[in-house]
Amino acid sequence: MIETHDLTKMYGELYALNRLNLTLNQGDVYGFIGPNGAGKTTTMRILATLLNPSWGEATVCGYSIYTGSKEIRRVIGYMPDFFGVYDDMKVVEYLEFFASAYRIKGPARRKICEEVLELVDLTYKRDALVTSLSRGMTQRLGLARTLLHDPQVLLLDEPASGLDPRARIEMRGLLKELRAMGKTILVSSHILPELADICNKIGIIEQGCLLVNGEVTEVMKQVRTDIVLNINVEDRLIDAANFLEAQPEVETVEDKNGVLIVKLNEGVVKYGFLANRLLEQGFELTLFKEDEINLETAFMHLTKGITS
Ligand SMILES: Nc1ncnc2c1ncn2[C@@H]1O[C@H](COP(=O)(O)OP(=O)(O)OP(=O)(O)O)[C@@H](O)[C@H]1O
Repeated sequence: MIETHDLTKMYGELYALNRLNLTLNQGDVYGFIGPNGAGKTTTMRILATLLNPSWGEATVCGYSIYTGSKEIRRVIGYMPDFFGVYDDMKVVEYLEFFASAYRIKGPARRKICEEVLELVDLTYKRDALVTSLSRGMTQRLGLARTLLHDPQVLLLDEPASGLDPRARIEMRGLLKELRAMGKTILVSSHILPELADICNKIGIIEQGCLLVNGEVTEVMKQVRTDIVLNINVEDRLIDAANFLEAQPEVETVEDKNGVLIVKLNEGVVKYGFLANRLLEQGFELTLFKEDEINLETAFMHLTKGITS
């Protein structure tokens, strides 16, 4: 669906993108992760045929970015990191305006606009002015706009940026829905844990170079030094701590304000079995989750936090 070979973009002496090789197959949800200035937007803009590379090749659905820009634009939905909305336009009018740009006419246009509004959960705002929407709603409207012509491939540039935690969760839910619809999605973010559970592939880019690329589980193994879990149980916290400490896969257990911080041995990458063992022992789990800060720290370490 998307293939790039040695894709490179230079601005003067600066490599905004340096020999990027990516492959996305049909139905892949690829998390494109990197700090500010890493080259994510540059990649998306090249794939959307809005920017020419300095050299290298890229194809989308088999069409070359050099010779097939018309065809590519028909099969992709591109959501830029920043996009404008028009003043004095209602939500539904905004979508109808873009639907007509895609030459969708008559009752079909009305129908598709209502359908995408429903999908992004904005039906109740259909008659509101676009300028009155919150940041989260505006992002969802932007996503709705990219879906009007039912594209097979979505290029989503930081769809969750600037959103509050609740809106981020809603955006993730929406991406999961699109994944279930079989869309092939390239989605960027500068936060690794945010995308880890909705993508099947991940690439980490910095200063135009792809540092890590592959299946999520493989990438997670590479970026993670060790796994730390946050566990809590109803009553019997000390018993649970003792039980966990006795498990061969566990390195340390620490009680931090009533939450057990459980560090696993190096090389242990799966941990669901610990929850099963606790349940088997009759413990009632109230919290069982991986420490995301740990993952974030590992990511920062990997990318060194450099921005170009
Ligand atoms: N038109 C331009 N002229 C010169 N340099 C540019 C231009 N566009 C981008 N760059 C540079 O190319 C590099 C990659 O930028 P890009 O916007 O692709 O990064 P990004 O990963 O999308 O970052 P962000 O998360 O901040 O959007 C940066 O160093 C940026 O300053």
